[in-house]
Amino acid sequence: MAETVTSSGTTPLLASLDPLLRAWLPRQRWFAGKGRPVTGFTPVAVTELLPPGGRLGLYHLLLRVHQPDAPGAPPHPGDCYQLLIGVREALPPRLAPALIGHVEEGPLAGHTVYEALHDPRPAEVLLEALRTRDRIGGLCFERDPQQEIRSGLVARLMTAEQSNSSVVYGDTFILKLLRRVVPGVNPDLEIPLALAREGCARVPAPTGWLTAEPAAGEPYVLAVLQPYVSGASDGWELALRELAKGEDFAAEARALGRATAEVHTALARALPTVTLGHPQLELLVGGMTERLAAAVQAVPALRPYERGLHSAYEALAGLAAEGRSWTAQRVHGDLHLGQCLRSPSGQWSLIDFEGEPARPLAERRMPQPPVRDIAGMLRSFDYAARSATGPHPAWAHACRSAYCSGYAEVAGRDPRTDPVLLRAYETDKAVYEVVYEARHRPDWLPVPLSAIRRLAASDQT
Ligand SMILES: Nc1ncnc2c1ncn2[C@@H]1O[C@H](COP(=O)(O)OP(=O)(O)O)[C@@H](O)[C@H]1O
Ligand SMILES: O=P(O)(O)O[C@H]1O[C@H](CO)[C@@H](O[C@H]2O[C@H](CO)[C@@H](O)[C@H](O)[C@H]2O)[C@H](O)[C@H]1O
Repeated sequence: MAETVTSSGTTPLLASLDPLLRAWLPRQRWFAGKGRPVTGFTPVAVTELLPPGGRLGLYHLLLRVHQPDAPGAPPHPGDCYQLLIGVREALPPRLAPALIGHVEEGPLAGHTVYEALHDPRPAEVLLEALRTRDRIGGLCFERDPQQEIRSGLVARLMTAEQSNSSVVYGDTFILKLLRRVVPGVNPDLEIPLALAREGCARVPAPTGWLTAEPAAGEPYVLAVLQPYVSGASDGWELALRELAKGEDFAAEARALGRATAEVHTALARALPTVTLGHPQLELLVGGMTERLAAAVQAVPALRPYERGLHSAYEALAGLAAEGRSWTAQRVHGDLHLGQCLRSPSGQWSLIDFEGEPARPLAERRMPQPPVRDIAGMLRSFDYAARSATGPHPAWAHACRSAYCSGYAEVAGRDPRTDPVLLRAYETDKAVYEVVYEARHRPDWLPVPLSAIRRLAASDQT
């Protein structure tokens, strides 16, 4: 395989793709800079995986995308995105949805470029490189030496709405390509690797991974290959299905509580834990308070509840001032029903340890009270109960209670014995959800807003 790698300046290739990418990128589900025009690109790395002379060319691009700063936001150099660009003389009709455009000039003049992950052959090039632990330019394809990858598995792109892009290989593996990437250790690889070392079977163990090593600075984690849980349903689909049938979900909620506790217990053994005393709790409360203030600015519908919500954080600050402390450890960071997979045999696995993608990597990797994940799941039962066939408060209550009981059976402590911490985290999550829904799915805004009303009304002051 030939290669061309650059770390700065532009290239003739990129100059010719520039106008096409400016139009195509903002339309992608995973593009985080929507609402602001794309004004240009700087290549971080451009790697030729297949030369364009043959029937199919393939480029791997890491591009810094320039956009005007959001109003009031500090100056930002632009996010870095991972793209896989296919090059053909003409696109077969089956690949029409993947079209990026026709190149007018430069080294690819007269060719058609497209999103290569839609095409099995380029996706299979990635799997083959992982299998053989290839090095191409600055790209390092790695495989766990203990695990085999069979050659010849057929690739298909997942069509689910995602923050990243995933390709399934013959129902055996799933490769998640991270789209917006930052240098440094990525929890989506770090945590599953740590859990695999602990022998925790609740998280699929990484089989392979792709990193980029730029000429200077820390490597980027670009993709993770895992065993595919064939025939699995996610917890969100299952919960909605049971709700539609008028069925109870408490037994599954309890099993999910047990699975969460198993993962937390293994993580506490695998990675460092810390004690959160007064200064750390003050910082934690400060962060929650800032997020609430920013959310009220962004979504004025929150304003009537600000005072009541704030009391949840004041109560936590009060306990900190009295000398209460909590243990913090690595957690999932964005746990909800959609991140839980149930295999056909009824085993639950947790996936997607990336954390909340909008938050900085250093923050996502910080030890936190495990209640953070528990609060995420409790919010998720509430979401399911409100977004299906109408509000089902008794269903949500039964699930929330069963989840906490299941957690306590494994972890030896019931999260409900920490009501102040739990309320603060549930409030923080509901505030996050209000902003998320206002940005991405405004029709869903009433769902977290109903929780906001409940959480604000439980003001004890
Ligand atoms: N190991 C797996 N086995 C089966 N399906 C999986 C596996 N990992 C992820 N998925 C499916 O892929 C989807 C996206 O994965 P996820 O890690 O949540 O990506 P994203 O961060 O882009 O949302 C999940 O909702 C799930 O349906
Ligand atoms: O893209 P991610 O899965 O990492 O998470 C983001 O999107 C989620 C929605 O897809 C969002 O979750 C919220 O909606 C879910 C139902 O669709 C619900 O189960 C969750 O409890 C609720 O938070 C998540 O917050 C966001 O980070």
